[in-house]
Amino acid sequence: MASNFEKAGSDFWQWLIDNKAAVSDGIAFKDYSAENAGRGVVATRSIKEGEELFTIPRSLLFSTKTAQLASKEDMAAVLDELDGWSPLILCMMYELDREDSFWKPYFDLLPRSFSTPMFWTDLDALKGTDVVKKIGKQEADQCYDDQIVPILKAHPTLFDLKIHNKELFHVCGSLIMAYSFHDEYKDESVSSSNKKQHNGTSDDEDEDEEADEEEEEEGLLAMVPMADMLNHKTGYNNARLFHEPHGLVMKSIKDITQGDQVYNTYGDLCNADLLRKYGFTDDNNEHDLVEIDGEDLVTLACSEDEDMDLKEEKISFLMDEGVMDDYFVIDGDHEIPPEMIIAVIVLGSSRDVFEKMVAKEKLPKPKMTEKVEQVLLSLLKLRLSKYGTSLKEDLEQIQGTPTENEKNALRVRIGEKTILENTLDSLSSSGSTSDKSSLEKRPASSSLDQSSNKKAKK
Ligand SMILES: C[S@@+](CC[C@H](N)C(=O)[O-])C[C@H]1O[C@@H](n2cnc3c(N)ncnc32)[C@H](O)[C@@H]1O
Repeated sequence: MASNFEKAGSDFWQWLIDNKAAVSDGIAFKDYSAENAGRGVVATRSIKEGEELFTIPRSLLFSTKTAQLASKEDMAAVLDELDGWSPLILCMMYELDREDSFWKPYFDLLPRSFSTPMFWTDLDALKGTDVVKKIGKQEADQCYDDQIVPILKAHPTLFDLKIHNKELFHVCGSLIMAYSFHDEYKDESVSSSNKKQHNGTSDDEDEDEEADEEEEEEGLLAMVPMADMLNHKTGYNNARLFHEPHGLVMKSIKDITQGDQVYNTYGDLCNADLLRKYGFTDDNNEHDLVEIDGEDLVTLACSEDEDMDLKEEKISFLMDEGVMDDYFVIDGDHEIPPEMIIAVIVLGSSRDVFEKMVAKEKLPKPKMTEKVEQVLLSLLKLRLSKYGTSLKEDLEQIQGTPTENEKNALRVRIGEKTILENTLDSLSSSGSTSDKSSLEKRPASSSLDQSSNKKAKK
C-alpha cells in the first residue's frame, strides 16, 4: 500500500500532468527525510546537461494574480494596498486549507512546521551569530496585528480569526520565504503600457512608482509548484530554473548520474542565511562570512574623549562616501575590506586632518598602520567574545550528538569563528609594516568598489 508520502506525491504529479505541465521521465520524487531534507527530486536515469526536467505553465503559479481571494469583491484593492509579502501571505492564508482550491494537491505537499530559528523557543545556541538580529519575528507579529487583522475583521464573510490566526500567518510567511520564486519573465508590451499610465505624478506617487518599479524589476512573487520541490546543497547545484515566455523551465546545467539528487540553487548563501531562511545548513559552506558591527568599529576607532559632534560628522562623511554601513563583511578570503581600514583611519583622525579630508572630499588610502592594526585586532577579538564559547569547544560539541537545531547553530558559529580567527591570525602575522599592496591597490575614493563590502543579502 502506498504511504502518505507517496500518495501525496503521485496525486500532485498527476495534477501537474492534468494541467499541462511537462515532466521528464528522468526524474522522480524521493524521500530524503533520513537526511532531514524532506522531499527532493532524484534522477531515475542519467541526464545530459541542458535537458528539460519540467516545464510549469504560468497558469499553475499561485500568486496574487491567480489566487481565489483576488477575485472576491473589493479584495483586489485591499491586496493592492498591502506591500512586501503581505498580499501573497493573505491569499495563501485564505486558500491553503480550502477543499475547493485549484492548488489543493500542491498545498497538500507543503510542510506546516519549520526548522527555521523563527520557530525556536531557545535562541541561546545562536548567541553572537549573524542570525539572531535578522530573524524578524517581532516585525512579522506586528505586521499581522497592524495590517492583516484589520482586514480579517473587516471581511467576516471571508475570514475567521480563529482559523486565520497568527500561527497560520507565520506558516504562510515561512512557505513564501523558503518556497517562492520571483517570475523574472517580463512581457515588454505590458510593462510599457503600464509606464504610459504613470505619467504626470506627484511626489508620493513618484515614490509609489519607484516601489512598483522595484517590484517589477524583481518580477512577480509566486509559488511555483514542482520548481520548489528541489533541495539545495552548496557546491552540488546541477539544475536551474529558466523563465521563458511559455512557462518556467527547470533544466539540468550538468550531466547528472542516475540516482543522484537534482539540486536547484537558492543562491550563494552563507550558513547563517540558509538557517534563517530555510532551516538547514551545509557542512563546510564556501559562502560563509562574518559581519562586523559598524557601531563596534566606531566605538573602538574613536578616541574615548572624542567630541560627539565631530564623531557624528565623521560617521556622516563615511556614510556619504559609501564607506560606512551598518556592518562590514569579511568573507572566506580572511581579508580586511579596505573600507574598514579607511573607516578606522577617518574615525581616528584629528579634527585638522579630518577637516582637510572633507574640504578635499578625499578619503585616505587604506594604509595599514600599527594604530589601525591595533583597532582591528581589538575589533575582531570583541566580535569573537560575543559567542560565549570558543571555536575549540564548538568543534568538540559538533563531534558529539547535538540535536539538529544545535548542529545547525554550531555550523554557523564554527563558520563565522573560523573566518574571524583566520583573519586575526593573518592580521597579527602580517604586521603593520608588511606589504599591504593588495589592499592599497584598491581605489580609495567615493568611487570605491564596494563589492567586497556589500551588505550581505540577508
Ligand atoms: C524549496 S523547499 C524544497 C522541498 C522540501 N525538501 C520539501 O520537502 O518540501 C526548501 C526546503 O527544503 C529543505 N531543504 C532543502 N535543501 C536542504 C538540504 N540540503 N538539507 C536539509 N534540508 C533541505 C529545507 O527544509 C528548506 O526549507
